[in-house]
Amino acid sequence: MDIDIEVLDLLSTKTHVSSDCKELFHLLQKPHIQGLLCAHDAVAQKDYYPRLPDIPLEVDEDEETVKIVQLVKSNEPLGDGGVEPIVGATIKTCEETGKIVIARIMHGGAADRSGLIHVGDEVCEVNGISVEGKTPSFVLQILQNSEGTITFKIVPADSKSGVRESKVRVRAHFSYVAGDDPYIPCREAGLDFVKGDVLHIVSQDDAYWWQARREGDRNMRAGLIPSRALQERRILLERKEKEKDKEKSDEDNISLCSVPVPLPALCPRPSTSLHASPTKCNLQGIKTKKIMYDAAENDDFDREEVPTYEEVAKLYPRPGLYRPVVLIGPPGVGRNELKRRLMATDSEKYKTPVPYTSRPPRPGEINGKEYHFVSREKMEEDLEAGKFIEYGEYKGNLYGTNSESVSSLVNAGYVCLLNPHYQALKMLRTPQLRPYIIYIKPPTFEVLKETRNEARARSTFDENNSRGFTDEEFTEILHSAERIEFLYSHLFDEVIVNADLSMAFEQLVNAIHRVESEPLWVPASWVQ
Ligand SMILES: Nc1ncnc2c1ncn2[C@@H]1O[C@H](COP(=O)(O)OP(=O)(O)OP(=O)(O)O)[C@@H](O)[C@H]1O
Repeated sequence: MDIDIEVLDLLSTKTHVSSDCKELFHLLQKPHIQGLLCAHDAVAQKDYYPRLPDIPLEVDEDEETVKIVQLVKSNEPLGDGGVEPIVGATIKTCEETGKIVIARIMHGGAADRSGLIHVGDEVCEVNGISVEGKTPSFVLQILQNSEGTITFKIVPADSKSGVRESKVRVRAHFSYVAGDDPYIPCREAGLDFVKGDVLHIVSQDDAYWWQARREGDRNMRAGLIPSRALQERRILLERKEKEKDKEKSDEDNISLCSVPVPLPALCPRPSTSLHASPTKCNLQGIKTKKIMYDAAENDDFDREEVPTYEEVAKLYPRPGLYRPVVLIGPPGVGRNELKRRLMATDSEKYKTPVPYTSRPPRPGEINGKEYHFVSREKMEEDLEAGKFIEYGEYKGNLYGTNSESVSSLVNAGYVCLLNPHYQALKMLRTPQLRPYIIYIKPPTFEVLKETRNEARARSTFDENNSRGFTDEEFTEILHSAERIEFLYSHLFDEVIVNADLSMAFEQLVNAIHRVESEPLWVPASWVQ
C-alpha cells in the first residue's frame, strides 16, 4: 500500500505522462485495488485475527509421528453426539486402543480445508492439555472453553485413506431434518433437505451416515445425511409400525362393531382392468370415454419400492430430438384440456400417438386417424411381446399405446405428448423413452369447485351426459390425487397445480421450454 501511495505521488507531479502511466494512475486509485493491496499487507505482516501462537518447540520423543495443527475455532461441528460445533470434525474413543481419534472429517469444513487432520488420527493434546485416557466430552469441554485458535497435537493415522470426493449425485425422495433425527451422531453436522433436492454425495465411507452437499449450494462444508441402507430400514420399520397400528385399530373397531359398515360409493367405478395399465385414447379432440382400469385401491400399500435416493445425472437437450412429455394426474383434473391447448398452439410441434384398439371401426372412423384398428389376436400377441407402453380393456375391447408410435414421433422431431393412466408410469419411465413427467395436481376442493363451475367445465365421469362435476366427483379427483402422490410422487419431474387454467398452461409451456433448452437431472442410467 505504501508503494501504491508513493507511485501515485510520483505520477501526480508529472505533467507529461504516457497513456500507460495514466492508466496505472487511474487503476491504483480504484478502491478494489487499494483493498487488495491492504489485504496483501495485512497477510504479509501477519496483521490478522486471531494471531496464531508460536508452535511449541518442546515437541517430545518421536518427532516424526507427531503433528501440531492449529485451527481457528468456528461454527462448525466437532462433536460426539450433538455437542457444540467447532472445527468440522467429529471424535470418538477408539474401541481397540481407548485413545481419542478423529472419527469423521466434514467435507469442506475447517479441518478438511486445512488438509492436516484425517480420519483415524489420534488426538494427544488440545491447547497443551493432554487428553490421554480422557473421554471425548472432556475434549469437547476444552474446545468449548477455548477462544480463537485451537492447537492440536496429533499422531497421524498410519494409513491416511485419501478422502477423495465422489461424483455421485442423487435426488432425494424424502425430506430430512437433522434436528428431528434422534439417531444422527452430531445434529449440528446434519444436512437438511427436502424431497426432490439433488444432493452431491461426497463420501459414502460410513455405512449409515453419508456426507453430502446440496447441489448448487455455495456452502462448501458437507453435512451428514442418512445412508440409503439406513433410510430404507427406517421406512420399512415405519411401515411395519403403521401396519401394526392399523391392525390394532381394525381389531378395536371389530370389537366395537362386528358388522362392517360399507362406505358410500363416491361415484360409479367402471370395470376392472385386464392388466395393470389403463389407457385414455382421447386424441385430436375426439372425446372417447374409456375409463377402464383397475379401480381397486389395493395398490396403495403395494409400493414395493422404498424410495430413498435415486442416482441422477444431467441430460443435455439434443436439438431436434425432444423428450416425450407425460401428463399424469387424477381423471378429470384437466390433462386433456392442457394437452388440447398445447396442440392448438402449434400442431406441427406437438403430437400425440394414435392408440391401437381391437374394437372394430365405427362408421366414419379411419384406420390410423382415430385409432389403429387391429385384431384382438394381433393385439394380444403384441401385448405379450411388451410392445405397449400402456394398455387396458374396456367393454370387451383392448386399447393401448404402442411404444413404437411414441418413438417414431420422437425420432421425427416432434414433442410427443402423453397422458396415460398413472399405473403406466413405471412402464414409461425407461432409458429409451426418457420422458419428462409432469404431475397435474388439483387445487383444494373449494378452488376446484369454484374454477370448474365458473368455466362450466364438463364432467369426465359420465360419458353419456354432458354435465358439470358433482361435489362427489371433485372429492373423487382429490382422493385419486392423494393416491397418485403417495404412489408416484418420486417419479415426477415437475408439479403444476391446475387451479387457474391459463396459469397452469403457462407453467406447462415454460416447463416444456426448459426440457428443450436446459440440461436436466434424470436417472443416471439414462445417460450412461
Ligand atoms: N383449470 C381449469 N379451470 C376450469 N376448468 C377446467 C380447468 N382444467 C380443466 N377444466 C375443464 O374440466 C373438464 C375436464 O377436463 P379434461 O377433460 O381435460 O380432464 P382430464 O384430466 O383429461 O380427465 P379424464 O382423464 O377423465 O378425461 C373440461 O371441461 C375442462 O375444460
